[in-house]
Amino acid sequence: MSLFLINRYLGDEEEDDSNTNSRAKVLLAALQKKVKEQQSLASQSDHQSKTTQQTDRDTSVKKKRKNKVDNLEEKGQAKRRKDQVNQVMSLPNAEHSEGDFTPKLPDTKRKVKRTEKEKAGIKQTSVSTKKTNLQEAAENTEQTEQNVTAVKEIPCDQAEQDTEKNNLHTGFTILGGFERKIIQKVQRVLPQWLAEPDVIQRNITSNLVPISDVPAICTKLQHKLESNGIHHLFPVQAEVIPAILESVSHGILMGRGGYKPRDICVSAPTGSGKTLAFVIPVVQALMERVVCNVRVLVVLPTKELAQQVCKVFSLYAEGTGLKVVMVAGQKSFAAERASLSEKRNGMSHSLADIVVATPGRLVDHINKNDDFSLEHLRFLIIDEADRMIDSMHQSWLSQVTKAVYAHCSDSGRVSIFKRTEPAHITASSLSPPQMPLQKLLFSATLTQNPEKLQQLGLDQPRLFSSVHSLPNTNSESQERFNFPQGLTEFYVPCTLSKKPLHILHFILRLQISPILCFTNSREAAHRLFLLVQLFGSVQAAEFSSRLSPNERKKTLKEFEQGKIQLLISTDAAARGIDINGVKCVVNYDAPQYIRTYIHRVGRTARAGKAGMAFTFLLGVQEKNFLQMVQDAGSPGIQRQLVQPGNLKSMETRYQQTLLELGNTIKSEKAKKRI
Ligand SMILES: Nc1ncnc2c1ncn2[C@@H]1O[C@H](COP(=O)(O)OP(=O)(O)OP(=O)(O)O)[C@@H](O)[C@H]1O
Repeated sequence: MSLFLINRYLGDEEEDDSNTNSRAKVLLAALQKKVKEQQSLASQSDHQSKTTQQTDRDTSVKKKRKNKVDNLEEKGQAKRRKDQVNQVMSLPNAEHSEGDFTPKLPDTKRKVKRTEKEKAGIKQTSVSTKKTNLQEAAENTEQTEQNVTAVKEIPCDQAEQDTEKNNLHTGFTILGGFERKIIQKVQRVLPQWLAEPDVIQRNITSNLVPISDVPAICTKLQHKLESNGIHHLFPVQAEVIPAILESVSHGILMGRGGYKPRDICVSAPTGSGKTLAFVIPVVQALMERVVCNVRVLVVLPTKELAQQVCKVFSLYAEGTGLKVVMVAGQKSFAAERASLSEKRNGMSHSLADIVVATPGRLVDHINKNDDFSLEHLRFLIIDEADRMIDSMHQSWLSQVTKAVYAHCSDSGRVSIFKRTEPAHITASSLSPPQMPLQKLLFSATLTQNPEKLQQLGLDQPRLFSSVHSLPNTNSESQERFNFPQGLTEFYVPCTLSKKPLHILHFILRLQISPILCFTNSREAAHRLFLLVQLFGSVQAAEFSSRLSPNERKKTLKEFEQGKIQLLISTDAAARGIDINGVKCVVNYDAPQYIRTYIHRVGRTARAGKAGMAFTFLLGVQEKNFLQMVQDAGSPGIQRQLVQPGNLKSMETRYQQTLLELGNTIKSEKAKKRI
């Protein structure tokens, strides 16, 4: 009946246009209703007989409709019908906005549609091909809606059931299925020792521990600490020192209960006092040794860092008889060799208990110095551990391990120092006394990536950390770190050409000094240094691999003494370097990696003091950089705008300096060619 009405409406084309739209709406609504009714009827029919009746009804409807259409075509009304459909399709009302009238459905949608129909057991194909355009549009609307819903809602199980049904119908297995499967996100699950660390308090000043509250430290070292102005231990020291001392409470030859002591990893903010956390217990553990042998090996990434740690060891080993030697390439190989051992009565004797080394020189001594033995090594300390894992391609660790267990296979030797590489504990592995090798790892940005840590071959490790791992983090970029409590972070939006002016403004106008300023390359550091020098009025120096180790040492000393206002450095000074009195760090070039940022800004705000860090950002860098810092757990980075007017008075001199700089660089290049 309703279909008859449709044709009457379509025929009344003489009527004015204003009624056409409303009629079309009514018509569309009626059609949608009809289609819905038909579909719900069809889906409810369980018996074949009902389906047949339905098909018959459909066929008769189809015939009627075809006749009407033919009549209309004869009357030359097809064009007007098309127009009407177009009008309906372009109507901006709610009914139409719900659906997509696109006549060609995407493949997936069409397939799901077919599956739905097959499920309902209705053969509608022939009906749909003979409908009028309007009917098609209406039905498409309805079915597209249903299909979209089906695609959205069809759960994994449902889709699988459908596929199985299809397989039963056809007898074929459909390969490469089109069903949408909900893929579970892979969650990172940390090993327990990483997920549940021993917590170190982050706030230094409010968590100071009196030395007398840590009885594990011997009186001799307590006095030494106090004579060096240290009356309280920082949180990391109060936690880690007793833990290391406990592992040697039965002597250095054996762990507690005869077991190998657990390896220890420490992740605590920059400037939180990690150096003393390993220096004190290690010195105490070796104090009573009788024979001098290399028992402690500290590996660090740079010469300057090795020098610094060597100095602290020497300070606390003084008066104990322990000998500290550095092998970091500061001296010639021969000189280092002579400082490591000597020949007496044709026998080689170690002159070092504690060796502080950089990986390159260390490997040289392992391979080329026959008198250098690590067979008695008890502690392997890896400072800046995450950086050292990155340098693992140098295979320094495997060389160390090989040297430590050099006589494992030497079955003829029965010795209390005989040791085997850590493996599964068995009754036989426990029976001979073993001199253990304990690894101690330290970093402000220790990785939580178990795969990376695995390269270090840790044995039953224990983690001390001021950072709690976040649940549901599954990528390295989402790792969070702790920033020093006294640090205030700023970023300064600026353009490339105005960057040098900004740094001059900081020193000359804002009177901020001393400044430790970082660039991303040694060329950039040199150019900026030349420019500031040519501009005048600022005491500046550069610090990079352009300088010899002795020049670098001298520069650092002068900077610490306050003779240099601006030290322009590459990342050579970014890690571990402890320079007293650095109030401000400037990232002249924004660092690319979060770890670099944390170590750079960590040169200030050390030992619970206050400090500022400024990062110069170009417009294109702002978004990504701020996101990176925020993701890493920064408490907040503030925007610091330098008004162009503040730079104006320096502009003329700056332009002149730029010209001079060009000439200077040219003459430097010419000299190099000669
Ligand atoms: N208990 C303490 N009391 C006072 N000062 C201390 C104490 N412990 C360490 N310091 C001082 O704090 C400063 C930072 O110590 P240290 O260099 O060991 O930090 P760190 O954690 O190794 O830093 P980074 O991660 O940057 O290497 C040093 O100048 C050190 O002398």
